[in-house]
Amino acid sequence: MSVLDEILDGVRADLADRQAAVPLERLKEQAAAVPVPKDVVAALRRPGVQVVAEVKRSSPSKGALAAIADPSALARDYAAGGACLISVLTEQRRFGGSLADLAAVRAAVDTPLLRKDFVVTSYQLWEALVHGADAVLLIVAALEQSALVSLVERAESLGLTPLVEVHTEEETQRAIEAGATVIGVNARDLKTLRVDRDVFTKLAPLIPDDRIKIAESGVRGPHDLLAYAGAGADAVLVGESLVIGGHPREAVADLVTAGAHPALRDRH
Ligand SMILES: O=P(O)(O)OC[C@@H](O)[C@@H](O)c1c[nH]c2ccccc12
Repeated sequence: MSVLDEILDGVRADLADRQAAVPLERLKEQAAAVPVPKDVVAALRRPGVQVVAEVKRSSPSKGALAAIADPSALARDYAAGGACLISVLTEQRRFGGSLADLAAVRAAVDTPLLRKDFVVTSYQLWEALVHGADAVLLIVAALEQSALVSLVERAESLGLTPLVEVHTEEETQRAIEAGATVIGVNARDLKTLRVDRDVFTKLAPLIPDDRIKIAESGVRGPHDLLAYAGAGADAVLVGESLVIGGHPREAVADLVTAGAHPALRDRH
């Protein structure tokens, strides 16, 4: 069984517990009281290469990365550093995240938020909405095409921006066909956990220029942002190097400065 399949098994088990505790009807009632999600596409289309900063405690590949006792303090640092979108991992078993982290970050910053999880059913979209997300990750490798299409449509109908993640040519085609406006190319293969930054270089030309292209994973600093930018990235998504470095605000600001280079403006 691939790592992705193992993660999905755990996600489905945890999801069943939450669905038993909080019926969908309850979530829908709660959703009526939350503000309309922010315009994530507009945030990603600002001039320069944008930085998506991730609240990430651990990962299946590296184990524990950082304790992050206060995710809202980290998110405030990301916002102060200039992140255009903050990704909050909510998967519990392998990434150490939770919906409580998402809600805490929502209460702390005005920056748009991405719920980073393994979404397999629309129940999780309602959860994302209720806990303050503006965008949701949809991983093509985890979904049948019909499920992907209906989750993209459902997310958009709730005002959430789907970030559709791919790792192969075939998945890229599926994301485009599903109508995704925001496509993330993950350099990490979720089946083997290996990182290969050239995957972005290979797949980016297949994505039409009217879509937003995000390079995900493996950004160690401004040098990697510039390499991804050269290959056509509109934004980069960064976790590990921000949480392990000890200076998240400065680390984000350094990336934002690199992405604001005059040669990289007006690329969208
Ligand atoms: O920590 P990194 O190498 O900067 O990567 C961040 C992000 O791309 C990674 O956490 C990620 C990309 N896609 C995912 C899907 C699920 C969980 C996590 C991820």
